[in-house]
Amino acid sequence: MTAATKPSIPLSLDPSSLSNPNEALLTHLSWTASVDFINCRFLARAKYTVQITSSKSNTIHLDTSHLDIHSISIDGTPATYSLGVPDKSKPHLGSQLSIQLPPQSSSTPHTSSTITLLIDYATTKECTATGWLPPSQTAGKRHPYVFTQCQAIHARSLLPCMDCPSVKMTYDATVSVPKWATCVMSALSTVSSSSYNDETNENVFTFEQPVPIPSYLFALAIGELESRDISNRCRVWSEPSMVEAVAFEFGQVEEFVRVAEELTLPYQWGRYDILCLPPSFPYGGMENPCLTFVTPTLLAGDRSLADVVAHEAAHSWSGNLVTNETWEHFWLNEGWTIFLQRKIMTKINGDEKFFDFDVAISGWEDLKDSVRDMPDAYTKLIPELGDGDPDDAFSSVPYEKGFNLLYSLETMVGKDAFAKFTKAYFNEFKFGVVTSQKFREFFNDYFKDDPKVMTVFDWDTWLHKPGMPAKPDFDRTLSAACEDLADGWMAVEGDAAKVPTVDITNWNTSQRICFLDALLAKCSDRNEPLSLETVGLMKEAYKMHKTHNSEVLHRFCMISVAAGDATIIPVVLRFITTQGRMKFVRPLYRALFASKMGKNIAVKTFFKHRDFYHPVCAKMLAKDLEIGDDDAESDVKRCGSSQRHFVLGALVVVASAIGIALIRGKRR
Ligand SMILES: CC/C=C\C/C=C\C[C@@H](O)/C=C/C=C/C=C\[C@@H](O)CCCC(=O)O
Ligand SMILES: [Zn+2]
Repeated sequence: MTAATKPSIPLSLDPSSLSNPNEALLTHLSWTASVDFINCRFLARAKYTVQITSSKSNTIHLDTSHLDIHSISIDGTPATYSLGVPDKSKPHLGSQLSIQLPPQSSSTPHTSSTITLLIDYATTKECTATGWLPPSQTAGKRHPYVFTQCQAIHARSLLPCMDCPSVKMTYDATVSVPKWATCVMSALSTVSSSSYNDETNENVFTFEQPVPIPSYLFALAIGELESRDISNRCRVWSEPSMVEAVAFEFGQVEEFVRVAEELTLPYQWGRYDILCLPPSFPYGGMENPCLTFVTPTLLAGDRSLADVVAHEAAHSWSGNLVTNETWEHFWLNEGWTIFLQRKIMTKINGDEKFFDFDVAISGWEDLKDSVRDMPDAYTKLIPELGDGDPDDAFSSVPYEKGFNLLYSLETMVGKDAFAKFTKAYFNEFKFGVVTSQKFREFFNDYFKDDPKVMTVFDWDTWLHKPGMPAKPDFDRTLSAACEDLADGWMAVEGDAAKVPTVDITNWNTSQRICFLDALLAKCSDRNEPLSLETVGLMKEAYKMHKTHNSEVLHRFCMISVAAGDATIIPVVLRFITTQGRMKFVRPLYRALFASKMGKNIAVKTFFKHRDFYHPVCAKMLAKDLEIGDDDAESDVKRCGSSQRHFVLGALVVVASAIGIALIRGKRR
């Protein structure tokens, strides 16, 4: 570890973790697992290489959440351990697993020694890191599917670990899956990556991640999968029936990575593959190293939503290579990534004004929404997260306020100087972790000869004050027409004669989004939705309720629900029950819940479809709909239902087998 990457605070002070990396460091994980689709669990062994870094330490503390620990040994000898009771007021922190180190002898003190820690365990149906999907939730409808999502602190429910971003380790993995299935991971497939095991009738996949990663980037998916190569280092994966569509939609991925390399450093991860998941994946994308996970809601058919892939590719530097030291510095992951994403898309679009177009309305309005909806503690760039649940603090703030900080710095020092600084920053902190303070010091040192830098920039306001930052001066050339059209619709007031005559047939997705965002912003500013009649006229004019573009549909649904248009309800219900991306489902459920016409429908729909959603999405929706723990716990676990599904399926298979045997017996 170099001076630059050494964490600046005692690691045990990461309030999101109950582990003690300041005394013992996990440096490598060998993970061996087999998937049990019947019981929705992994049976696994985590074998860690642990470096003891303090002579005082006699215990290793790990994070766990709802794991069944079977046995633990250190250097081949059974170890004594205890599992703490979770704090009911902070269930997201899980249970601390404390493992006693064997007594030290004076000839072999623990300091600087390396031990092998082996933990046999199983995950449980309470696992918050996994989405277990019955066949009905897949495109193929024939086989189940499982995927993981560990950010921010869900890895502890998949494996015992030091679940804090400051602990980075390499890993290898061996995963046994049913014969029909393929396993993919946030790692490189090793040369003979899959072999068949006659005894268990399973396929065995092996992986290696030679670059140290934090626990939140540990990821896998198992399902019926197929792939297509896009370039030498980029491949897309999905269920077989979708793979051509996925290959087309993300066909620019090699260009994204290449442009990102020009902006930063050469790509460090070997491969950049993309897995397009089933629709309940809760995020647009997740930057799992070597293998980005994306939602199928990006499949617009015209590559218009592929900027999410540019975003995830950019994370290969910001986040994955240079990682926030704790979740309070999340803006360094996301603000930098949005900045790089916009630079990549601007280069690909070939129009400098595109950068401001994307920012001017969409980004800024997203930020305004979050600042309006989130408590002050979470609208600071360095939020007061403490040991609160990071999922509660998640919003556009780290993304857009973070972006705006970087944009202001760029405006202050000039584009060329900032481009050079960008490369220097990633080079300085690569493979390590960073805090806001370290970033600030590095920036000030890099520009120490520029007098403006020390005097003009108000770091304390940017980093510590809640609310909106000062609005930058964006170029509005490209957004002007969209804003004008929004103004036109604001003036309609239900009068068909006032409907704007602008023909938007040839407008692209960015323009449509910009127009709808401007409309939403104007309604929010005047604190009054469009009238029911106006929305009816717009529906007739643009038919946006029929679009297959998820970003456009989402915004049009928001506008219509706010207007109290009951005819949109079937469209909304279909949208929020056929995909589970939180960016779409949470605001729509909240809007329905806040409306007279939709309150009961929202609650009923949630109860009916709860098992469809990923556990984190179900948790957040329950909070949004003010459903208490008692209601939520009665039947909340998706795995419970998937289990019922599989058990029923298994019973049907057994019953049919008995039936067939009986019939055959009779025939004989
Ligand atoms: C200030 C908050 C501190 C920490 C929160 C960190 C993570 C919390 C969490 O809930 C996980 C987020 C994962 C996000 C993954 C991808 C996003 O970029 C997706 C953005 C929304 C979308 O496009 O669907
Ligand atoms: Zn991101």
